[in-house]
Amino acid sequence: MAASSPPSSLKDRLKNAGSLFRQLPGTFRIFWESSPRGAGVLALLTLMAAVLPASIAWVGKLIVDGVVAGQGGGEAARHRVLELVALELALMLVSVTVERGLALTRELLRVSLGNLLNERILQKALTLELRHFEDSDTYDKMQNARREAATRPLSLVMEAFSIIRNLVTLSTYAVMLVSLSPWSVAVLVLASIPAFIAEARMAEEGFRLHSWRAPERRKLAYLEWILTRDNHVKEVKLFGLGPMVLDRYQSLHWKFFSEEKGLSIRRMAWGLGLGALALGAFYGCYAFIAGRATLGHISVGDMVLYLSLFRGGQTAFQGILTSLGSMYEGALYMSTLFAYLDIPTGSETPRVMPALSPQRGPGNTLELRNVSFRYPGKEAWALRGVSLRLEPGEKLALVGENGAGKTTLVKLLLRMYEPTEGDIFYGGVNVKDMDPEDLRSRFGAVFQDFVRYQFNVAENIGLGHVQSIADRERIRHAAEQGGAHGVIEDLPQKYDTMLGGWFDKGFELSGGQWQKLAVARAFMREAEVLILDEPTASIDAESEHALFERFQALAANRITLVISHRFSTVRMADRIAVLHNGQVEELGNHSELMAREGRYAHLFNLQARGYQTN
Ligand SMILES: Nc1ncnc2c1ncn2[C@@H]1O[C@H](COP(=O)(O)OP(=O)(O)OP(=O)(O)O)[C@@H](O)[C@H]1O
Repeated sequence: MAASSPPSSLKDRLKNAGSLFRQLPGTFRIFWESSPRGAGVLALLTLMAAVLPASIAWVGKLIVDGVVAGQGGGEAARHRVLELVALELALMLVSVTVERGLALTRELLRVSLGNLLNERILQKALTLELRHFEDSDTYDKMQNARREAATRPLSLVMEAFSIIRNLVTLSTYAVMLVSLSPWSVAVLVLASIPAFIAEARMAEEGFRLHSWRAPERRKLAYLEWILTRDNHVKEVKLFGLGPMVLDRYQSLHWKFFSEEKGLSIRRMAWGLGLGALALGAFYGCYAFIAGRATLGHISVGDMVLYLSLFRGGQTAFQGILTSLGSMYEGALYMSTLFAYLDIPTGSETPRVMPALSPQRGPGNTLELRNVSFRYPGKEAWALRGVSLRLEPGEKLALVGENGAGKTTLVKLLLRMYEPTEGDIFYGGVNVKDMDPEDLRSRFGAVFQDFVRYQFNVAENIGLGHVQSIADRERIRHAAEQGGAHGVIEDLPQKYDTMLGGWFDKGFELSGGQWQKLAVARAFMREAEVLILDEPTASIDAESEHALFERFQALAANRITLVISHRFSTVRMADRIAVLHNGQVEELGNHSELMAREGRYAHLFNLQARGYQTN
């Protein structure tokens, strides 16, 4: 939720109120879709709950009038009063049942609405592109939408129902009150206006406090995360970060507390003042009505009725005000949710229909033509004028210092981002004319930050080709190709060993062992292009050598793109591209580049010298 500046003018306030009502149709549509029957039951019960109080009050009046009129009047009068008492009991029973029914319906709807929304949020997440995840604003929208999906939308709907209920109740009261004392209706309304304004102001202030705080709340959650995550604990202990992080956490907490305290105190003061006003109004009318009853202008039953209506009216009015405040927050949440669900996607859709699809199998070339790229909202170019052509079966190594643009190039190849300028061709087809799923199905990749799935070994590998996740033969074959089979054979339940520490009985692997599984995963599919973004970073030297020998043999007819900082690996490639500041500075095989005595030769010699002196 973006922090907004405080609405200064009445116009701004009205605009804000307008945005509240704009969220209602969409919210009610989703609510209806989540459970049409539940919504119908809720509407019916709400209506019943709305008219019951007036009926009960009316019967109460009849009882009192019956008692007063019937005093000393014999059996018949007693019977009539007893019948009325029985009627009130019946109405009370209905009322209690309706209230219970409402609570139950609310609970069931909470679950169905929460499930539906979470599903929509996740479905939307599937259509989002990497750029959305790497954009903090969009990411915030998603996290905010997720966080309160189970509570906010329902509370918005419930508050709307509660307002309708209180309005109906109030109208029934008003009809009865008007016949008793028309001006008391005016008093009731007038005495509530200041409360209405104050409540709206407080709700708005409360919300602004929350929305301003969104970034700080995130910071708070992050600090909490540092202190409680397994993969942080080593550094936290080593650097003794605990007290410092805790200190920041506490100071943020205190800041929140003091702001909230201010708001709560103001709310209390207003509440006290307005409560006194409401009480004054009530007793003013009480005095007047009691006077009239004493003078015999109205019956005692009328007086009782009047008092319960006036008091009930005040409560209903208060209920409406409170509901409006909560609705305001709910509506603001919904506006975030709708903004998230409306994030435009589909920039990956192929430009032509039907999408073009180069022939399957090895034999396609991969070409970048004058590709430049900068990240959304960034000034600097991450890649500038890159032209590269990889022939079928070619092994290309990408080298360059940190931030040179190597990983960015991979992201473009996989169509996680579109080039800002230039084009990428696969098998002679511009990748913009291909279905992204078709394109990606031709790539196998091991990323620098590959995922350690908290699943069993077989699944960890099988995920590389989800259609074959149960195909043990294929999984075993991929494990052998990726050099993971040996590791797996030593595990307690071999391919069925549960991995990771998140769930019961998970077996923790070493970094290198995890990486071998990631490599095996890449071998699950018959990839035409293999991308290895620093695949050997945590693999030991012997395994690395074996892995690359296997690559030479297994990936003979596939294009392979290796990103590595290890020149012992890099030199095995057919060609090496040296990236510098997003540009290809040198291109050639190992001996050509060594002969050039440029950046590659310099970096190679630097590393080689390091090994020799060691
Ligand atoms: N998501 C992003 N948003 C904005 N800028 C980014 C993003 N990812 C990378 N960059 C910037 O793009 C440039 C290239 O980054 P890239 O990750 O491609 O480098 P790299 O060569 O893979 O580096 P390394 O060897 O450290 O992995 C860097 O200047 C980096 O700051």
